[in-house]
Amino acid sequence: MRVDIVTIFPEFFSVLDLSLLGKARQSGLIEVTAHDLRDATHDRHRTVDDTPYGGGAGMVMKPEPWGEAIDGIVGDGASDALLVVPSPAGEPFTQQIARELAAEQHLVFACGRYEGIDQRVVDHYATRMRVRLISLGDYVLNGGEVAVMAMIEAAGRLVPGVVGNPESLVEESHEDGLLEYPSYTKPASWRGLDVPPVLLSGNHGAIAAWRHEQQIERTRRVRPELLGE
Ligand SMILES: Nc1cc(-c2ccc3ccn(Cc4ccc(CN5CCCC5)cc4)c3c2)n[nH]1
Repeated sequence: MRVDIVTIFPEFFSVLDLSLLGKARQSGLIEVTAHDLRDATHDRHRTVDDTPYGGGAGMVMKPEPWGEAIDGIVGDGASDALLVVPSPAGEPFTQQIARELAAEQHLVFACGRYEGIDQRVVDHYATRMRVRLISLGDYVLNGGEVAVMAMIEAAGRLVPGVVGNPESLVEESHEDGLLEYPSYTKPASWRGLDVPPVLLSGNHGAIAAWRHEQQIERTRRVRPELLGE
């Protein structure tokens, strides 16, 4: 999988070299490149923003640098890459979308700042490639970088070979539409709190049943809407 990120804070993504994805990058499974949007400007101040037409607070990101930066990545015709634009107005990011992103060969992330990116950038690239506006959640961040980091981590860990034990990807929250069951490890008793006895029973059928019951109970308590309730 090839991942390109366009941002005015490319150094923000150097942390990816350290984390889980660092191994994936070294092994060539995931190739991540962060591009500085200002490299696609040509004025002395490397300007990427301007005042909004129609008035309003803040600044909007100019379309020209984005056009030059994204064309520099996908060329100037149609592209099979998927352009992902984090936005408060996007579709909510979910594990299902993480799975869809993980199946892509080439992801291009456009990290906006200020009050967002001129709408014509999305409108233009929608004529040449698939474009998805994705929201990390119902709150406003200062830009797209944190959202892109989360999406890269959530999708990257689903790329075959990135996570050592693929088993661990199956039994996690949201994989089966339910929240995860509680986990325990040694010691069997800690500060007067004991591990549920079923987990020490060695009865794998009973353990699986107990875990599923815990998932249902927790989901009903914390996220009833996931049960359609
Ligand atoms: N899930 C999630 C994603 C984001 C996100 C993603 C990209 C950008 C780029 C800039 N911003 C800051 C920002 C500030 C104010 C407004 C609201 N203004 C009202 C009128 C015009 C716009 C929008 C956006 C982002 C925020 N936030 N939350």
